[in-house]
Amino acid sequence: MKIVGLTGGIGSGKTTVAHLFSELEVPVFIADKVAKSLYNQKEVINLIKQTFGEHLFKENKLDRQALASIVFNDSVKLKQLNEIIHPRVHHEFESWLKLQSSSYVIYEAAIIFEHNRQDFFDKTILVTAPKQIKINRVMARDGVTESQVLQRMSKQWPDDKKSHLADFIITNIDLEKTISRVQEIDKILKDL
Ligand SMILES: CC(C)(COP(=O)(O)OP(=O)(O)OC[C@H]1O[C@@H](n2cnc3c(N)ncnc32)[C@H](O)[C@@H]1O)[C@@H](O)C(=O)NCCC(=O)NCCS
Ligand SMILES: Nc1ncnc2c1ncn2[C@@H]1O[C@H](COP(=O)(O)OP(=O)(O)OP(=O)(O)O)[C@@H](O)[C@H]1O
Repeated sequence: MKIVGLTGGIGSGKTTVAHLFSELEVPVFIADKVAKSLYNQKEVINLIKQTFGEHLFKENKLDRQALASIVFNDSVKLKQLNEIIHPRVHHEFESWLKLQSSSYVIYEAAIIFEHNRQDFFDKTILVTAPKQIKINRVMARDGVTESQVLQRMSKQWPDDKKSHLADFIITNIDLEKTISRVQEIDKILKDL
């Protein structure tokens, strides 16, 4: 079974694209979503409390905004959080993968090239969109300010640094064109 990495910067539309693949019956693993579920595990809660402070949890529920404002303002803290979360996400992926039986699966994550993880995948897909479109999408979706989006973007590589590393690029502006491109890539991947 082939493992295809699907990535893109904040607001590029990678989750939207991941859903288009799942509509084509491709199993999709969304790393962001799995990362979120880890914050319910006792061991992770304790590690986050020890590393970033007890105040981040109210009745064992994570204040995501508070954690975001710590880690996206401080690269060392972001690295600490990544070190807690990423190996556990990977472990969940390995368990999930064993249950799949399709010709290929999609692993969707914001950070693949930044952490030099491309060799883990048989193929990679990069979703791109112009910077201002990405900013506007995230501001509209999450009700955050432009500077909050820019801060998160600064922790990710710009598209031009990632594009030459990807096997496929999806320029996600017009949704109809994105749908056609997903169908085209799916056909290629199924024939590999
Ligand atoms: C800090 C947290 C709690 C903030 O939660 P919030 O709901 O605001 O954001 P969410 O998880 O939905 O992420 C939204 C986007 O932020 C960006 N982002 C998230 N984590 C990271 C990271 N570690 N590095 C760079 N960008 C990131 C991505 O573009 C992502 O798609 C959360 O982002 C988190 O747990 N991050 C660490 C885990 C992680 O790396 N997840 C991403 C893939 S495993
Ligand atoms: N082609 C498109 N046309 C219009 N809106 C779009 C398009 N693609 C995505 N969007 C919208 O833009 C927002 C961001 O898309 P999505 O959540 O898929 O991006 P993402 O790359 O997964 O973002 P994040 O890194 O923040 O998780 C969503 O509200 C989505 O509905």
